[in-house]
Amino acid sequence: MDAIIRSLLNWLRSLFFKQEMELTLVGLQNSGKTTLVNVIANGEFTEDMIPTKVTKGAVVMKLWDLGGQARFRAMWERYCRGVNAIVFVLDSADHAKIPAARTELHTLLDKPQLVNIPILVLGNKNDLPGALNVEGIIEQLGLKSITNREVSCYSISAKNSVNIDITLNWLMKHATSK
Ligand SMILES: Nc1nc2c(ncn2[C@@H]2O[C@H](COP(=O)(O)OP(=O)(O)OP(=O)(O)O)[C@@H](O)[C@H]2O)c(=O)[nH]1
Ligand SMILES: [Mg+2]
Repeated sequence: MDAIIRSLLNWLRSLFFKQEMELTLVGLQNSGKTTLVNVIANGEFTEDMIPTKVTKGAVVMKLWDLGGQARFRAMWERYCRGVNAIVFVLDSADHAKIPAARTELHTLLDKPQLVNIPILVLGNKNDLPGALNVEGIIEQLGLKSITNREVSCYSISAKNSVNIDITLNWLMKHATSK
């Protein structure tokens, strides 16, 4: 990666971790949640348990798989409650799993306690051939039908650090204002 882009990203990271905020990062298995957190935290993070809670600076990130561990379903509401934002990670190249992702996303957002919490949908793995673009993701996940909160959608590659800058900017705009 270009040195200027790399230092810009590092600067954004340093700003980001000063924000007082709590995030929930969810998505189906294999969507790229762990890779994304690593690229956001510049590799300085280790996962030790599921669900995972990662703290760096003033930022707390909670991660878990939707569709995976059914026993955690009952915890979602409590886990997500009061967070500044929900980040939904999608493998935008795995077409077979899109319907499941759509169902899990809408089930999550139907929880009354999570109403009004802004959501950022990240179509990850945009480096892979056939990955859906933003319009495709909006369409296939039915994002236009979500009317009870702010919804944003970016196409990213956690692997190649593509659009991590706009992701960090979005997150910082949703930090707790001091
Ligand atoms: N091509 C490509 N592969 C990616 C990208 N992000 C993650 N991956 C790969 O996708 C696989 C799953 O990534 P993880 O970060 O482990 O996904 P996860 O959502 O944490 O998965 P679980 O914890 O198993 O639910 C790994 O092989 C990653 O290397 C990306 O942007 N592009
Ligand atoms: Mg993981």
